[in-house]
Amino acid sequence: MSRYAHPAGPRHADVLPEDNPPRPPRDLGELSAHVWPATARRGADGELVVGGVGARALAAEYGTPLFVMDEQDFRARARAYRTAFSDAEADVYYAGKALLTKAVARWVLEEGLKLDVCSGGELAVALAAGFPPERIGMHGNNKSEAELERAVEVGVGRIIVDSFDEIERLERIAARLDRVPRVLVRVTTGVEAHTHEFVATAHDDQKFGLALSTGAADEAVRRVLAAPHIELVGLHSHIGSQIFDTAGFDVAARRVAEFMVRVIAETGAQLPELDLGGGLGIAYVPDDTPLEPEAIAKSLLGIVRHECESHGLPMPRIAVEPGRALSGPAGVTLYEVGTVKDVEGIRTYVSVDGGMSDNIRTALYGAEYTCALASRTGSGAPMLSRLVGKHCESGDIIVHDLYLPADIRPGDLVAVAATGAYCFSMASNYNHLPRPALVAVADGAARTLVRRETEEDLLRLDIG
Ligand SMILES: Cc1ncc(COP(=O)(O)O)c(C=O)c1O
Ligand SMILES: N[C@@H](CCCC[NH3+])C(=O)O
Repeated sequence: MSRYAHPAGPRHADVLPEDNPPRPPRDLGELSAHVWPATARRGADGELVVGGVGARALAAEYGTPLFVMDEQDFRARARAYRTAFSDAEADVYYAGKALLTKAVARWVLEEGLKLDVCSGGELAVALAAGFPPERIGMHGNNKSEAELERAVEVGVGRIIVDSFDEIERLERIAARLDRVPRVLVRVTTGVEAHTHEFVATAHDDQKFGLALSTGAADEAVRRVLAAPHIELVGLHSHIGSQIFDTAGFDVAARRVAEFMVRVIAETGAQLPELDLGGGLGIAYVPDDTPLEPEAIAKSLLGIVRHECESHGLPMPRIAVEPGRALSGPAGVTLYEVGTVKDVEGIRTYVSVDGGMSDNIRTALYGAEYTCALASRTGSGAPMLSRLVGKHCESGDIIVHDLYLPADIRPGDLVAVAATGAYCFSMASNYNHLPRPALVAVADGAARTLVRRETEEDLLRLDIG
């Protein structure tokens, strides 16, 4: 299961098949519907086709590794979230950290969502795409003077403040610019989310937010209320990422709603907005069972409604911030196989032309992925394999344990599913590998969203 079953981080390469044997699949060519993008299918000759475009044509035209986004799938997921929260005064902010390009920002806008950015760079992409600043929320635990200044100048809809230093900095900037930005205070609810420790964000001992338990959240609210150039409009809570059960979300929603009720009672402040963050898990492997947007909407809205009704308060405007849940399942990465090395009695190492520079998640979190032969279906018995990259690092593993057809060979294309979130956005140039292109596919056509980097691009930055 991809629920970060290995909390100590990356699994070690000494886990032999007999220690941890995965189940051989029934059919190596099968594309499990909830792991692959909605339009993925096998073409007549067995090739993987996404958005009506075949893997071989994509590789021939754009090269590999290649990030491929199924536009229809992304848009459908965005609409599903919009619809699930549509019977309440609610906003869905797409978390751009998962994947943000100008085209993606426009899809988000066209589907009626708002946008969460967490750096000056993400804000710049959104603005370049023509995303209306008032529909943007700005996050970050260490927003710089320049980032805050830009956010205030362009008039982002809300800034989520994350520290006392930031409150002081923002007040100073807003006073200088003679503006009054709207802010939410990010509250740490003390919830221990059931996910990898690197992506849990609501326990007290970490860098995000202001803790309820220590009184820091109360103090932050007092300071914002006392600052003449900042308008407090609400509270924010985010418990972590890749979460599958509603329990953690429910507890956090209850705690932050109770806090909201208390703040209103004690200070008389109006808190018209309550943002419950993102973090909804997706299926990386067939056994994963993600929550449906309706289930999460029903549960969260029910909790806040109950809390408000029992204190005679109006329902605040609710916001959620899914990132991975929209872009993750819509993306696949195409690679070309370069070498196939059988380590006798252990497993076969299949090396591809990318690796940890385009997908760091396996090394960083012990994440699991589903991979399939993409240029054809292959034949022969399922062969226990490990999909690895080309970096100078033995932890450069993309999929730890998988079965590939025994006749896999150099020149074949393989596809890794559910790579639309936190792969392109976390890509690096390790070993001076240029980062792959990102293309969108829809209705039988592909178009470049971000072009492939070249060695010249890398050399242009090296001006020593
Ligand atoms: C504040 C905030 N909102 C939203 C998200 C998006 O999370 P996810 O992509 O897991 O939905 C994150 C990342 O964890 C976050 O830190
Ligand atoms: N980048 C992480 C999650 C962090 C989300 C942002 N706070 C992942 O790939 O799972």
